[in-house]
Amino acid sequence: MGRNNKRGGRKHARDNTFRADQVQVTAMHNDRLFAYYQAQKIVPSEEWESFLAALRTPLPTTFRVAGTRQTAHSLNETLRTTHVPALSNLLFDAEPIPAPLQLPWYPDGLAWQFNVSKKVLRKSPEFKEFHSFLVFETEVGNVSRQEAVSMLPPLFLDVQPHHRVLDMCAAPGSKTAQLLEALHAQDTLTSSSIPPGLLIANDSDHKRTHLLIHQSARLPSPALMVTNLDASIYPSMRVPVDDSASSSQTTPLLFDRILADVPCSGDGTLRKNVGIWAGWQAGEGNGLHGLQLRILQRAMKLLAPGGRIVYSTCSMNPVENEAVLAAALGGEKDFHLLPTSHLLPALVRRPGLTTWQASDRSGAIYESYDAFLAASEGAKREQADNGKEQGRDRKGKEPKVTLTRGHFPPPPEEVERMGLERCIRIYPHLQDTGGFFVAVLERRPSVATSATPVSREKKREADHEEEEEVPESKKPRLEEEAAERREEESTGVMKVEDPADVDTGATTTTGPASQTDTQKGAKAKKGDLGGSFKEHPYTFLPADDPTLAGCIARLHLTPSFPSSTILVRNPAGTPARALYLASPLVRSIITHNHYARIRLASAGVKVFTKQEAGRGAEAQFRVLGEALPLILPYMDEGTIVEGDLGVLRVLVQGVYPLCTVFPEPFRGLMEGRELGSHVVRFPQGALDGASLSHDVILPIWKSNVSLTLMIDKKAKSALSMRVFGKDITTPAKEKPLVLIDREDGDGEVGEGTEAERVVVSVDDVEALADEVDDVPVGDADAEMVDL
Ligand SMILES: C[S@@+](CC[C@H](N)C(=O)[O-])C[C@H]1O[C@@H](n2cnc3c(N)ncnc32)[C@H](O)[C@@H]1O
Repeated sequence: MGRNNKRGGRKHARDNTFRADQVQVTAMHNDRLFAYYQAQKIVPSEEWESFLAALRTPLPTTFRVAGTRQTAHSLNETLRTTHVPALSNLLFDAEPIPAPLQLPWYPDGLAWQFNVSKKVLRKSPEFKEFHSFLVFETEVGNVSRQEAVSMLPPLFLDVQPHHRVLDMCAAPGSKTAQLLEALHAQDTLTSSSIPPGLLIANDSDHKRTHLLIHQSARLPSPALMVTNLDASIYPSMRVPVDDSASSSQTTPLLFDRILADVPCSGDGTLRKNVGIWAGWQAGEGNGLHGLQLRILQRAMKLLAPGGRIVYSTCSMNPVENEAVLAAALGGEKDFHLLPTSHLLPALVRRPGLTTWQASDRSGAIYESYDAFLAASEGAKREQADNGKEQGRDRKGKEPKVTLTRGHFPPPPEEVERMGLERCIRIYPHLQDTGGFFVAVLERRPSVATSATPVSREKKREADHEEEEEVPESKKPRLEEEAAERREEESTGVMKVEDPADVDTGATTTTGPASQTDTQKGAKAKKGDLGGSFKEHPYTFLPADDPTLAGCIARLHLTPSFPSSTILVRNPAGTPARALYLASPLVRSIITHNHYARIRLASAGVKVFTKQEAGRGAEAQFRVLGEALPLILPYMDEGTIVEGDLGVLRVLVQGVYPLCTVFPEPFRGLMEGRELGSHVVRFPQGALDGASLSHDVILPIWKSNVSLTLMIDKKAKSALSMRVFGKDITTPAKEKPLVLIDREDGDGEVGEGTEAERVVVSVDDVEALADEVDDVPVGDADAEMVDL
């Protein structure tokens, strides 16, 4: 990916963004769009003008206070008591500026709306402090810039820490972040739990997958896996029956919660993506209907009994919404649409459509499939009468049928049985948001009875195991995968079940999935993978690995530290530069499913990294700041050094402050400590205008002469704003560097390089974000990294 392209992408994205403020109202007009949606009666005729007026108005800025629960609440308090009063009664260009408002429907008042354009927010001095607050807190993952409607699907999914969750179309990852927060809801202020559940975030676009990895690194989770697969043919994975990685009895991995936030035409984002106005045509939604349906049907096969799927789009088109649900639910007795009117009661919504029409490429609108067929026949006859070959185009080919029965509503009794009105439609004029669609599907809990010889449950598991009917375009990749599997089986390196052998979906015995096997399997596959999948293997270290033992001893970690789930990522499978922590369930999945077959792009949180130690000292592994909350529950109290706000001020202000400038007793305490990595606790309190609302624990590095705070520049600035009320850090000479996983400038991993996060410039991340902005996927949060 060339740099020039990135720049081109940025320019394009910027143009679109700023046109939203400047475009003429007359340009926001499209007769086809108006005719189509008026025919659908998506809003009552008396609301049409206010609906249009809202579509033509720029979107307000919205954001969500994220992070763990207690951090979120103290940050929300700062917003309410410090920033909102400071932003009240302000004028811009002599116009009053409304203060930020809490979104009334979002739980605990954690989401906010601010009716100020990005330009004003960035340029006006009154907003400087608030803008810096938002930028820094966003960088460290405490604030998420997200469109209001995009926050809905994760709320309706209702994820609990024990759930196994699949986010099928996840990039760039704003909803993934929300799902991760829900999975970690039991984290405390200073320490992170390792949830029993799991989140697999997937996207079929390789570049967007890497953006997803970068975004989700803001809430480091050992329970997160990122895969790069086509969701409509998402493979079946296996897990041990008794949840232990060493068990040889496996069963298909079924999910308790699945989010299918599918690619769509995106006309619900017209307020933001004004480019959609000119090019809108019903054909785009018609074309996406098939893929959307296949993704939803795959989700239904991967769902556990009693589980829940949320299907969502940022499109208002019934062909992409109710028609997909109707086609998926047709003849399906195990699934039903969940009534949702009692959930988020303050959300203003409209019911799903129970009748709709579809339009062909010419713009003609048909009430039913039969009407469409009749019109097509008429057109063919007319062609024949005019001497053209019947039903063939200029090249003599059969014309493609543009509409299918599935694009139209099913018979009224079916519509009633499905309860399509239970879907949720959000329109821009209802509460000043984008347009959106959400449906919540539930799979009935299984009721296997001894009287049933082959229970429905087993039948579904068998279905789950079947390879999907594969579209032509996907076949080459699957053939490569099949070849990979054959090779694994012939070498005996790692036995992966052949779905054809699994006729009941009952438990299957795979080869002994020992750690050594996994390592051998990974090495055997190196350089032998088809397609563009070039990730390094995931190798779990033995508990007595000397490097791991050294990290454990240095921090005096308790025996309960999960050392069996520490992995490394390089071709040799040795602890070269970084150690990653995965959850036990993630370990089980990696051990029982070849990482290349599931195109596993990321798993595990980097917890220890090698640090060169200057003159005369040996390099050693240090704990990473962002991983500290994960390590803390296993740390011996005596290892933690006590600091105070005076010490914190010196650490935040300086880059390499000398040991001699620190106040006592901290200075004396540190003199007694060896060189290298240490962890300091700063207790809640106030001093000289600075205050800490809760304890903070941070990593530092002791060299021969100085002590350095080991957190990145933006995290340091965010901390400074929170504690000292302003950014007292030493300004960097250049743009700050950030960490991104597993990609160098070319999107390739060099031979022999350590598979870990690498440092790239902010420009690179912005350019990556912009490049993916250009992909037409109906993404409500395409600009989420850009405040
Ligand atoms: C609406 S966007 C998802 C937005 C995302 N859920 C979020 O909240 O940030 C749709 C995504 O689907 C991805 N996609 C398109 N076709 C796909 C497929 N067949 N399988 C999986 N992902 C797909 C696109 O790359 C895009 O990132």
